Order: sequence, then C-alpha cells, then structure tokens
Amino acid sequence: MIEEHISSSEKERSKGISFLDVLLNIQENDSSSDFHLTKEHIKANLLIMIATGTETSFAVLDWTMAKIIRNPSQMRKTQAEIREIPKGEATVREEHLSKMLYLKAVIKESLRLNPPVPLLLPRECIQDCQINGYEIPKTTRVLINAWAIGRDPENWESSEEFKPERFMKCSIDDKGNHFEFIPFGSGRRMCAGMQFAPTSIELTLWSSRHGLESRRPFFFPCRFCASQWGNRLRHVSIFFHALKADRTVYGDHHNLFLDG
Ligand code: HEM
Repeated sequence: MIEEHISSSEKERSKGISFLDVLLNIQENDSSSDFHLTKEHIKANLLIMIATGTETSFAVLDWTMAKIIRNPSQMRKTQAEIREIPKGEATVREEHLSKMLYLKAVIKESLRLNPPVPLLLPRECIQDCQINGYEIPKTTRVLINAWAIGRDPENWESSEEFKPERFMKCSIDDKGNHFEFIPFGSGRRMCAGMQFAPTSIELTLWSSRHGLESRRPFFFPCRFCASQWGNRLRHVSIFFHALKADRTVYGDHHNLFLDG
C-alpha cells in the first residue's frame, strides 16, 4: 500500500489526501527537524491507528444503537434532532454536528456505561504514594477501571441507567479533565483519536438514523454483558426491522425489512 501511494503522481496524491499521503508528504518535504520519518515509522503509525481506532469506535457505535433501539423515546429524540438540524440537506456538515447536542449526549452516555477500553492502558507509579490508605510502592503497575468509575453511584445518579439527558445538563466532558468520566483516558498518553472518534461515530449514527426507523419487532429480554474486558462487545444479538423513514428522504412509504 505504501509503495502504491509512493508511486502515485503528486497530483493524484493531493486529490484524495489520506493519512498515508500526509505522512508521505511530511517524509518527502519536511527538512526542518532533526527527526526523519522512515518507512518503519509510517508503517507503525498506520498499524496503531487501525489497531486502536477500529474496534473501539465500532463497539461504541454498536452499544449506542443497541441502547437507543431499546428505548423508543430516546430513539425518537435522536432522530428528530438528526433530521431537524440539517433541514432537508442530503448530507451533514461539521457545523450541523456541533448543534446535535442530544446525539452527543447519547454517545457520551454510551461511553460512560460501556467504555470500549474499560481498564485504560497500564501505568507504572513513578514514586511511592498512598491511595485510600493503601501504600502503592514506586514501580507498581496500576490499572485504572474507567468502567467502574463511570458507574460509580457516588458520582452518577441512577448510575446503571442509560439516561443521555444527564449530559444535557452537566458540563462534564470526556477530555480527561473530569476524573469521574474518562473513556478516553487522561494525561499524556490519553487517546490520540479523542477528537476524531466522536465525530466519526456521530457521522455514522447520523447516516444510519437519518433515513431509517429501527423497530424491534417484538420484545425479548436482552442480556448485556459487562465483564472486565468483555464489555467491549455485546454478547447477545438484537434483531430489528429497519423501516424507510418517510417520503422526504426516500420518496415512498414502503417498509423495508432488514433483519440482522
Ligand atoms: C470511541 C472511540 C475510542 C475510545 C473510547 C478510545 C479510548 C482510548 C483509551 C482509553 C486509550 C488509553 C488512554 C489512557 O490510558 O489514558 C486510548 C489510546 C489510544 N487511542 Fe483511542 N479510543 C477511541 C478511538 C480511537 C481512534 C479512532 C484512534 C485513531 C484513529 C485512536 C487512537 C489511539 C492511540 C494512538 C492511543 C495510544 C495513545 C498513547 O499511548 O499515547 N483511538 N484510546
């Protein structure tokens, strides 16, 4: 893939500029620093982006859909906002997304209950310290349980309930400044995709909710698994009917049944 991009002409490369093209351009043109980007650096960067960026975003999307499909009023609110803000435009733009406050709250609530990296990355203590009466010696490896922190009843009212409305009223963000909510971690090694990930999830949810209604055809109990690592992905499938939304979007009222 790298070779293909290298051999493509400069014009072609600047057309649909991708992450790889950006790195190759830096490699070719940036003589300002002592640090030289090698092919190995580029490969490692691509690998880490794919490894860290795909399953995490996918898991959040999956949990979010599963949660709102089970709650018709939350689904209606999400869809109303998604359809109202772009006012009939066929595509959504960044400025539209910034106004979709309920959609953002839905994603945050999903991250609170089901963070895809529940134990963050391991840390090592750089000095002796004491936490809640426990002595933690220097060099101890520490795991931070973001999953438990997000469900702590001392911080969150009705902590086990999926209530996106809580984020409409509070200023707690997911940028690592509020330690009661750290789905992207905190500090120097926090998630490098923290700005990009929510936008990509918002866009995907927008496109899946914009023209379709999803209804579960009948009720059946869903067990949501929330084990230590296992809460990244759900263990139980949810089957639903996807229905075309309305005349404005697709031009007819026929129902489309997509089980899966
Ligand atoms: C909703 C989706 C995502 C969540 C919840 C998430 C969460 C996290 C968490 C918790 C960490 C460890 C931070 C820490 O221990 O303090 C992390 C690290 C990282 N994430 Fe994400 N991530 C997501 C999506 C992405 C995406 C889309 C990318 C890139 C395109 C990405 C790139 C990275 C990288 C490179 C690291 C390692 C940072 C380092 O070690 O310095 N993540 N992520």
